[in-house]
Amino acid sequence: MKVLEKAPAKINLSLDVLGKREDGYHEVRMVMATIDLADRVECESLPEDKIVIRTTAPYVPEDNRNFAYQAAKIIKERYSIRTGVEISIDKQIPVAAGLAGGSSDAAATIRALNRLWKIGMTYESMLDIAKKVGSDVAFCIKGGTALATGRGEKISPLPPLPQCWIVLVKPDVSVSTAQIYREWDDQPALHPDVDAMIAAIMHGDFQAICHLLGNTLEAVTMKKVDEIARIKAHMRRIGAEGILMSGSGPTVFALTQRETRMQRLLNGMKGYCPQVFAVRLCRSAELLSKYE
Ligand SMILES: C[C@](O)(CO)[C@H](O)COP(=O)(O)OP(=O)(O)OC[C@H]1O[C@@H](n2ccc(N)nc2=O)[C@H](O)[C@@H]1O
Ligand SMILES: Nc1ncnc2c1ncn2[C@@H]1O[C@H](COP(=O)(O)OP(=O)(O)OP(=O)(O)O)[C@@H](O)[C@H]1O
Repeated sequence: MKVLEKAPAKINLSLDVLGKREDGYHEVRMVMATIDLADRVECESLPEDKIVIRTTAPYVPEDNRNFAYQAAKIIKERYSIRTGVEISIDKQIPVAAGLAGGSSDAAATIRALNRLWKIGMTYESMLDIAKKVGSDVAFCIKGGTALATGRGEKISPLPPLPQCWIVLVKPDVSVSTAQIYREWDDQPALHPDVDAMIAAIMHGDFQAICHLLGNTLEAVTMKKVDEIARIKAHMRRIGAEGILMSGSGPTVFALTQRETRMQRLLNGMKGYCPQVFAVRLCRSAELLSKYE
């Protein structure tokens, strides 16, 4: 038997870090949204008791370092599953890009194995497994728009954003999330107004959402990756309502509600950077409707 799940990427509309915790992680407050740029995760039963990972991307590990493997292992142990699974990941989300590709694959694996092995997990049980794999995995279980707090694993849903286009530009470099958080500790930080962003989302005020976009990690990554400032400036020249780096970067996104502007951004940025995408938002119910 085979089960297929979509694993969509996220962007951070507002990302604040409140400080470093005793466990080494950072306390965050961030508003996240799921976008329609997605990997596809297929789980197929194996009679033997093993977990096999296959991916289409050259630099993604196919062993126990893969977040999908880690999620499957926890589920097998917790629910005493004695058969195996082959997990095939069709990667469309750029890797190490600030878009939570690996985290979303892990979340999709949790949803898929719940169906494949007919476990009947609650949303809370899924969250409990998710946070053992990584901080962003919990948000990716349901997706949509949400406030994430703690180290990112405490999720409070928010209303959907007004529909818009998201143009993503991924510079040809990768950054380490751990290193960006470490360097954040050593430099003065700007703090975006997360509460004002939440209010703008509550009011469905697209212009205010664009105006309030902010990410305290952006300045840290910009110091290491010169291209981010160049991409932002170029996008600003072409025209976008709001522009920001996602997560720990280096992907930059621009929001616009106008299709002509989206086309202009897409065409203008394509000659500038190898990886450019224009996508829509993705609603949470599309991911977890089977459990609600
Ligand atoms: C930057 C974001 O992508 C924003 O959504 C997330 O905060 C990162 O989430 P993630 O990639 O799932 O992070 P994890 O895999 O849990 O942690 C990777 C590393 O990032 C650092 N880390 C992560 C999350 C957090 N709240 N504080 C941290 O300091 C830790 O050094 C950790 O070892
Ligand atoms: N299924 C997976 N897909 C992609 N990378 C994975 C996967 N499993 C493990 N990894 C490892 O995780 C690292 C980070 O990949 P990922 O694409 O999730 O980063 P990211 O988009 O920056 O994540 P985040 O926004 O959550 O910080 C990769 O370099 C890779 O070694």
